[in-house]
Amino acid sequence: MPDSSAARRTGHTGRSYWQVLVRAVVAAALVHTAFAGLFFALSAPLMGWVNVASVALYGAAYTLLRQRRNRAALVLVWAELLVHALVATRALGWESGFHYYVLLMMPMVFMSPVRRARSKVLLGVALAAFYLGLDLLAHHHAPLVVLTPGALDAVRTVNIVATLALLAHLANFYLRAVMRAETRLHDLATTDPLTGLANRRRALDVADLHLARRRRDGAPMSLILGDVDHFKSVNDRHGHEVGDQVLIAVAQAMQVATREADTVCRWGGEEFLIVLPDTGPAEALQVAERVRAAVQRAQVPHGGETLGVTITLGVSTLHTMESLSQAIARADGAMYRGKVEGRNRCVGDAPDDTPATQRELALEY
Ligand SMILES: Nc1nc2c(ncn2[C@@H]2O[C@H](COP(=O)(O)OP(=O)(O)OP(=O)(O)O)[C@@H](O)[C@H]2O)c(=O)[nH]1
Repeated sequence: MPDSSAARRTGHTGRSYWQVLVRAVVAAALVHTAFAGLFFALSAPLMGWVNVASVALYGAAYTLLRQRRNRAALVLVWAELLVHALVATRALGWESGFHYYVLLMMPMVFMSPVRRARSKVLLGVALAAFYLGLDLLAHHHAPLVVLTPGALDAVRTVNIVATLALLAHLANFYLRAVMRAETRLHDLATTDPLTGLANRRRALDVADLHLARRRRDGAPMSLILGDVDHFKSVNDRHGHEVGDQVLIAVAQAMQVATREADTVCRWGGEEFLIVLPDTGPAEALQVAERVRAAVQRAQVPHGGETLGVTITLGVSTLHTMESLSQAIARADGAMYRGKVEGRNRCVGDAPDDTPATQRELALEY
């Protein structure tokens, strides 16, 4: 693809644009083949040969696009569209509808990833001037080839249908390209690249949603904050890359040990947060214990041996009107107590408004 400031600035390759052009070139070659046959059948050999020439040009443009000589292909397509519109409108008159194809070029100009805004405006103005000139030419000169009214209607109908179909295809193709790009951007913005888990932003969004629901229907909600034990020594002894593999194994173990409705996220470094909707303190501690055991079982092969780590988890259940950050701070406090008490354990921080039995169960754990 030719380089340009627009492409350089945005950093994208404009793949969609060139994909649209390949399709448009194939469609145009088919339409012109049909027209060549039609004009020879209507005893208008001049227009028949003009269409044969167009098919040849589109064949050449297709070959150039396949060879990634995109700009050369674009010049050929533009030249064909303008010359064909000029010749066909002059030969058959405005009523033949060949000028509609010129209108298709306007979105192609402004969607181009390889032009500066100023050059787009200039080209757009030039295109508008060409269209107006074509209009004047056609309305001040009689057609050179006179078709029967029925044949002229048929040609115009084909041109209108083909133009509308190409416009619809263009719009649909760009919409899908934009939607794909949006999905990809959203995934990049909400996923931790190392582990593939939700990142901190996504976890907070999910937790906020559950929190809003909890305020409406009072459903319980818990958080588990986990920190891999002595992870610095894994890095120090085996290197950062092995440390990364261990984090990936921990993330997988955590996901397997949790439910579909729970969101496991990489909170940062070797810390993980799990958001548990519809979950009270006792159940949250059970989940935390499952996670702890799963992480302990997870093994990473390294240099003929296997590496394992443990994790310490703090659990908090949100109490009435408590904010997310307060609940996270309590889970963090519980996790810290677990570290002090010897690591590889789950510690609950039951809220003050939790029924006494549940609080004791949580604290005793
Ligand atoms: N390999 C790797 N290491 C990371 C990553 N993020 C953070 N770390 C390392 O994780 C280690 C965390 O160490 P500390 O906070 O001292 O805690 P710890 O060694 O896990 O000890 P305790 O938490 O007290 O059990 C640091 O050495 C960080 O460099 C990462 O993405 N990849």
